[in-house]
Amino acid sequence: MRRRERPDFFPPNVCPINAKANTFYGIMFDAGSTGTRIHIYTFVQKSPEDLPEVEGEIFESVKPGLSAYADQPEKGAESVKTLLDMAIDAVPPHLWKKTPVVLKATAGLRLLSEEKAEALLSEVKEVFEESPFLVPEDSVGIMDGSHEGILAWITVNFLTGQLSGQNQQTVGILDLGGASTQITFLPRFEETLKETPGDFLTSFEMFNKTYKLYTHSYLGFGLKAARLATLGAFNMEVVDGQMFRSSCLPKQLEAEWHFGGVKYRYGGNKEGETGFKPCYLEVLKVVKGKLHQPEEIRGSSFYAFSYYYDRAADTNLIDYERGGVLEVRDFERKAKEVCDNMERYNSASPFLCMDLTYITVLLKEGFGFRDNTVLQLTKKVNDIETSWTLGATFYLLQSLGMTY
Ligand SMILES: Nc1nc2c(ncn2[C@@H]2O[C@H](COP(=O)(O)OP(=O)(O)O)[C@@H](O)[C@H]2O)c(=O)[nH]1
Ligand SMILES: [Ca+2]
Repeated sequence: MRRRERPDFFPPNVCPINAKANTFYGIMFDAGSTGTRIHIYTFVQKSPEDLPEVEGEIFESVKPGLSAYADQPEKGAESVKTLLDMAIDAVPPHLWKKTPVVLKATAGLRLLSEEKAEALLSEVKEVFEESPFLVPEDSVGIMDGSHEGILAWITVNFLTGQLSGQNQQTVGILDLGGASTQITFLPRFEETLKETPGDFLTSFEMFNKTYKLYTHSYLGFGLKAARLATLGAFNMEVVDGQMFRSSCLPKQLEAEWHFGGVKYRYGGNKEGETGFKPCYLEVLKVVKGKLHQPEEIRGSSFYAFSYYYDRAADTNLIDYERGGVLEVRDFERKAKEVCDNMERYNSASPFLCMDLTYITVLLKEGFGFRDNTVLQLTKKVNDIETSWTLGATFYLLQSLGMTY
């Protein structure tokens, strides 16, 4: 088993001398389609009746994601090990054995063949086994898409204080990843439960309460997968040198792009149309009729993060650090501005027009939100990342009997 000398530096909130008897840790890896991230949480349980408190989070990430190592599983596992070494420094040595470590992969690995995904996961498992941490059964695996949404919902509603006390006013969440996207909310109307397909509803127990949530993960509807779908390249056997063109890209552009271990050549409509209108119609083909539209959400507001946040921040719709509040129509306005002036936005990503148009179409025509539906763009609440990983860590601690 790998042992390290007692490290000589600890961030103040995790210094072993300060670690109280009721302090514990949890390590959760998010193996996303575009990157792998480690979240090292410090919890304090002040009394058995209260929910645990999150005292701190250490967060670090590496790119690309595990799926980019589809043909080099050892190298993929190596990227996980680099991050895990941080946890050795962050968790006091006497708690290593009691600190669980788990990795959950999302859409990137869901899209790989089972054989390639398994090879990656088994290399990661070996890295975990060689570490001094607690390695529970099923510590490495692909997460169910419905859990991704539920656990992110738990995170956001926990951090905003909606899971404790009586008057719970929970908020719905929208997560836009690279390869998949999730929508999750707690239905308030009987009508919603009646008209929703059964597999969109899941009962989930957390902190001694059962929540019946509406949740769905749309595989292939993440921002990067949607780029490929718009280009007509998603799930295609790419012939060498094949060129994919779109009216959402700058006219003269010709370039290469790697995603999920595959190389794509793409470019603008040299002779044809470009701009918001043709782009909107192109993207609409990818989205139209593919998503369930619950009536109830039209009038409610949602928390949105991941690429919703990134693209809003990239275009100054929100502050990069503080986030902000937007309406759906703000994304549309910005998409028009960027798509109809592509030469002006040349220095930003060539996909900016396509990405903003996709977000607009997904919200309006996919989920059926109104132009004035309010979105709360949030990266962190109380300095903790709004990611499914915190919900997943609570779930893990609960299943290990470390919290109730
Ligand atoms: N707020 C927040 N966003 C994250 C975190 N990790 C990844 N993201 C965002 O997630 C997006 C990438 O999605 P990814 O997880 O790679 O793809 P997925 O596998 O389809 O979910 C980007 O917008 C990232 O900024 C996190 O810990 N906190
Ligand atoms: Ca994700």
